[in-house]
Amino acid sequence: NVAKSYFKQLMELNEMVKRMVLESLGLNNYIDEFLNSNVFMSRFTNYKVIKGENENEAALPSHTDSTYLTIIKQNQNGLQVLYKNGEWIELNHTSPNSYIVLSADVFMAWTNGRLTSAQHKVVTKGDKDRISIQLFSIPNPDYTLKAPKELVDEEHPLMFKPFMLPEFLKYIMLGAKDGSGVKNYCGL
Ligand SMILES: O=C(O)CCC(=O)C(=O)O
Ligand SMILES: [Fe+2]
Repeated sequence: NVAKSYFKQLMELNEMVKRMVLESLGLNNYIDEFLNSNVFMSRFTNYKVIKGENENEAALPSHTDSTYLTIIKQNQNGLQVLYKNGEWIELNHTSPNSYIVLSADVFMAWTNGRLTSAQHKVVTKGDKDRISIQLFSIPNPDYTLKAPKELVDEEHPLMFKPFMLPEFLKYIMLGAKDGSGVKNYCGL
């Protein structure tokens, strides 16, 4: 089963990136718990060629994801991320072996803001449909997202109240998609 072995590799990539992040934050003790709190969702998206007056509009408007990480594979350019300097950067990763890994709202909350949530959008150009495959890693519905105490101190006060994903998703569906959602929902 091709899809199965493909996603298995993406799940391994997801795990590898999370291990690297937690190790770099000195959170080795949390790795097992953290990786076990995780479930996956995947999606294929086909962006049709847009012609005419809407040509330069975003095919998918600017947002952040309500996940830990999102791994994206694209067959042609289109994905752009917002850099800290306010510039939108096109991600040029279409070779068969390259994947884009975006950190998202839930990972930002769990790391008490050590990671930020990547603001991104899709702007398609060219004459052929854009296809992207996304693997979303999200916490188990009953897992309480709470920053490890090691990441909370005077210099880094707790940024978010503990929360669970389903309640946050309900909240997000009603409003902000620009990364302010998690701050508005449970920011301190
Ligand atoms: O199609 C893409 O490259 C990105 C899709 C995306 O950002 C999303 O589904 O949240
Ligand atoms: Fe996204």
